[in-house]
Amino acid sequence: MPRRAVDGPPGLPSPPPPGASALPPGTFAGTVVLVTGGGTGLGKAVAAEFARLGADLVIASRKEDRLAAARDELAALGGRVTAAACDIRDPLRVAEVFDAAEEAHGLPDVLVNNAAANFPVPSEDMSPNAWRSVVDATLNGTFYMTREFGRRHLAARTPGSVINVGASYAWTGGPGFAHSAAAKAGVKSLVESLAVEWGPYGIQVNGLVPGLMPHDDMTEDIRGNLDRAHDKDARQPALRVGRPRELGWAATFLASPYARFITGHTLVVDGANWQRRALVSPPVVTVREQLGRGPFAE
Ligand SMILES: CCCCC/C=C/C(=O)SCCNC(=O)CCNC(=O)[C@H](O)C(C)(C)COP(=O)(O)OP(=O)(O)OC[C@H]1O[C@@H](n2cnc3c(N)ncnc32)[C@H](O)[C@@H]1OP(=O)(O)O
Ligand SMILES: NC(=O)C1=CN([C@@H]2O[C@H](COP(=O)(O)OP(=O)(O)OC[C@H]3O[C@@H](n4cnc5c(N)ncnc54)[C@H](OP(=O)(O)O)[C@@H]3O)[C@@H](O)[C@H]2O)C=CC1
Repeated sequence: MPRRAVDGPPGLPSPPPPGASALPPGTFAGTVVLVTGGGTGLGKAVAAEFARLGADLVIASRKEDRLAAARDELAALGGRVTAAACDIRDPLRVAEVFDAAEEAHGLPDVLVNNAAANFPVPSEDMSPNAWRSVVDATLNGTFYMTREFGRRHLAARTPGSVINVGASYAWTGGPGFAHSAAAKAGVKSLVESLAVEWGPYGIQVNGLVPGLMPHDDMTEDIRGNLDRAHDKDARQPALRVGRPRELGWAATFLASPYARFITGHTLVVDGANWQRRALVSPPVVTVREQLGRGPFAE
């Protein structure tokens, strides 16, 4: 396994190259996987790992041009791919997407709730609509998708697997991201409630939390926040950021036959960054100052 050649500690080893897989080829042959937000970033990386292992895909999000481009890219990996334009905040449209998926492929066996909304903002500057927009997409949208998936599997008496993509500030709170942190805490709680409710019916519900995994599709707001630090690798205990494919590998494991007894669990793939503490705490800098904003109401 190659390590970075440095004079100091080496950090965690690099992952295997793109295209590698720990699971046997064809693990998801005959399986349908629905990924929300599967047209960009981490959702696309997760979808790609399922496709490499033989899955058919349904990718769902709002912007049709990005969905179409991703559909072609993912189809090149093997399986059949359907792109469905959908705002997950609309429960009626969510039901239509499941209808379309069933017609094209059959009922999805795996649902990856990856779509979310987020931007950094001090809470005192956040409008009610900004709060609603993030919580609606991140928490309510995840529930509408999961509810539709669960109801259809219960009616059909078939097993299934749900993976909710979260964020580590579900445990810690997220100063500057209060809306997203509250919504992700709700998403984590849903995992724990539904795993118990639906375990008897053969439906697994797990959470999957990425650490810092930069990619080209990041929104300007999130990219801008990231770019406040130029030395991103050095700021991680792993001495490197995560690669999107590392999230994809974890997702395929959680949905695979080898994880059948894992449910109600949230797996963090972040090189221990969220447990980081300094021996001496750094000076407090307010969220306003970090975002370069002047005093409130002046
Ligand atoms: C670096 C740490 C990362 C932490 C881990 C988590 C990461 C993530 O979650 S990354 C996922 C990020 N991806 C996305 O957010 C993709 C989808 N995002 C969007 O569609 C937009 O960015 C959206 C969140 C703004 C939602 O779009 P839409 O529903 O179309 O909403 P509007 O544009 O109409 O805005 C609604 C409301 O929010 C206010 N607002 C938007 N951006 C900001 C901002 N940067 N600061 C403050 N307020 C913002 C906007 O003004 C609207 O409010 P009102 O003006 O009161 O109507
Ligand atoms: N990248 C990172 O370092 C981290 C990411 N995460 C989490 O990982 C997941 C993916 O993030 P990432 O790939 O970085 O971000 P992206 O911005 O690339 O992905 C978000 C996706 O969600 C879709 N989406 C947003 N709102 C809606 C909506 N209302 N209805 C349907 N689809 C929607 C977007 O598509 P469209 O706009 O076309 O609808 C987009 O494809 C998120 O859950 C995020 O919270 C957590 C921690 C760190």
